[in-house]
Amino acid sequence: MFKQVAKQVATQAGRNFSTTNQNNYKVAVCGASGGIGQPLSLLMKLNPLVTELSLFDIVHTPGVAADLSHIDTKSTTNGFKGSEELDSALKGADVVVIPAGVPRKPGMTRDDLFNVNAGIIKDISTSIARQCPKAMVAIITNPVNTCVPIAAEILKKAGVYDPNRLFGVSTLDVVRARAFIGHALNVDPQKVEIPVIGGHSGVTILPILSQCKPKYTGSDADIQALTVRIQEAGTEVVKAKAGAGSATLSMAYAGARFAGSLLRGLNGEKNVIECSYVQSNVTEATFFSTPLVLGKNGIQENLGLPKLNDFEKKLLEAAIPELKNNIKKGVDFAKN
Ligand SMILES: NC(=O)c1ccc[n+]([C@@H]2O[C@H](COP(=O)([O-])OP(=O)(O)OC[C@H]3O[C@@H](n4cnc5c(N)ncnc54)[C@H](O)[C@@H]3O)[C@@H](O)[C@H]2O)c1
Ligand SMILES: O=C(O)C[C@H](O)C(=O)O
Repeated sequence: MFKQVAKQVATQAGRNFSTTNQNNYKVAVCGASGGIGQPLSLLMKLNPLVTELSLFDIVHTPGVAADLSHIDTKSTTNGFKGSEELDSALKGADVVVIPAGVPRKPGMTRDDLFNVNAGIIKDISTSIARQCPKAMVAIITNPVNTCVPIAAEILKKAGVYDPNRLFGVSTLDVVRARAFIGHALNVDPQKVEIPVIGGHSGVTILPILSQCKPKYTGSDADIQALTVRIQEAGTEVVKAKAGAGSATLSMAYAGARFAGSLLRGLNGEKNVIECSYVQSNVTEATFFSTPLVLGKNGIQENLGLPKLNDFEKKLLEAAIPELKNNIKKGVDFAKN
């Protein structure tokens, strides 16, 4: 499986280069020893655009780094352990991917993770401001809807905030939608295109099935059921893992795809498009995921809301109040 993914990552990385590509980037993974962090770091080690892989965690990174460093790809791999090594891990990074923090157990909401994870995001963002203020920052840590506004406020306080370079990773929602639709329609999921917009929790996850290519042909009841399945897919995994955490392998795949797209944009590739949760004026929510064109400076263009049908307009209405609360919680935390 990894061979296939490596081939895909390599193919993605190899196409449509502009003549000014740099082709050598430092990627830092914060939370690199975790359930997501380890396979994500493996996939980044396989990405040919990466020349320096920096692995940070509060435990185990020397071992994870030693292990990965024996893989015969060009990047160097270094492990950094404990808060006193965070600055060194981040120094000069081009892309920082953050899966640091606690995951859900059955019965918990993503918002229940706030008390622990908000402080982790605050500390990492503070170090980013010092060590790599121009980096593309991709936050996987939940609650994503709240953690991204926290990071924005911390970067603002440090005077280095660039809204085009801060991203909440909602790629797993797109990956899941493609998987479920591909299998339902009996087409290759890799050929399915579907925008999933909004945020990354429950009713804030908005799969826009009316814009699916190929056309999603289910009945109204099928559309309703598929929408709820995509919105609740994280909980499906949490329940199946029965106390052993949440999605890790599919998230590592999704995180590597998103970080790979950031690198492709940085490297001058054209038409790199991903949905991601970013500062936005597309709706009343000040952070919102829509399809984005990624380039050398992060967001090159926000493609805005896709066309919505009446069902999807109702979903959007239900999402906005929840998103606004999630965002306010993050802003208040960072300000106080
Ligand atoms: N955005 C998404 O779609 C998505 C998908 C899955 C999981 N997640 C979230 O990702 C996070 C990580 O999930 P996981 O399954 O990998 O958890 P995990 O417990 O397996 O790993 C988390 C890692 O973070 C490390 N960590 C804790 N505090 C840290 C700190 N201050 N600095 C650096 N590292 C620190 C831990 O030591 C651990 O290695 C959770 O918050 C989870 O909810 C998000
Ligand atoms: O559901 C979770 O808690 C983890 C993640 O957000 C997911 O969607 O799998």
